[in-house]
Amino acid sequence: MREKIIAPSLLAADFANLQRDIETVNNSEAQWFHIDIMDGVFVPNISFGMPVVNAINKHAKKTMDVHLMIVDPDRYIKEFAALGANNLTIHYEACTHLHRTLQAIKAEGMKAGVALNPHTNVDLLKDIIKDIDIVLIMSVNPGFGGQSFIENTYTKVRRLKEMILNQNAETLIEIDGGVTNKNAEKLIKAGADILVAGSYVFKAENQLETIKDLKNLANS
Ligand SMILES: O=C(CO)[C@H](O)[C@H](O)COP(=O)(O)O
Repeated sequence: MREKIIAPSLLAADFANLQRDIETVNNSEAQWFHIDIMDGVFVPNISFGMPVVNAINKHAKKTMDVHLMIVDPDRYIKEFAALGANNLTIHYEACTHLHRTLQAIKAEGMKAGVALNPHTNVDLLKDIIKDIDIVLIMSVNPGFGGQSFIENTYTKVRRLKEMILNQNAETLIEIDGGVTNKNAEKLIKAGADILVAGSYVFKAENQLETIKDLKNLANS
């Protein structure tokens, strides 16, 4: 079985000590850094922009998994590639020509991800699933860390996994929002491959142990 991935979300890091928190992830058993970009338009919050991603790139020694919660993401594909993004995930709800956007991301050498808001039906991806490297299912409403996990997520993950298997696609399923040790195993059983965890990791007293335990749960 493919190893399940833990992706700590830097949104919950201490920005005054960002390098320290990046080193924690470097030294942990997590495989990816999850990096949330919010524009205050697609979501009602602004996180951080290019200079911060550039700074992260200087210290991060693992895959940079960038999640764009912005309108018209095509404008910034080349820029995020130049800033070191390995995966670039855009929102289904923010794209008029999803297929074209995915091609543009891949043309820059990045894995192409599509994120779905909690209200967006996974079946909408049926005709394009083979072109998607990662589907990110939002298990909270995008925009803020520290929210409660939406229980309907399990049903969405199961339906998406079924679609992927039916079409022999290679697509990975990523879950973002409210992930903790309470829901990790059930999410993996439903079909998840990647767990993003922000508050659960960075608000923990022992971050290295918390990441290790989450990874063990995901791979048990
Ligand atoms: O995309 C996000 C918010 O839009 C965050 O990555 C997500 O909420 C993770 O944070 P937490 O684990 O604290 O819920």
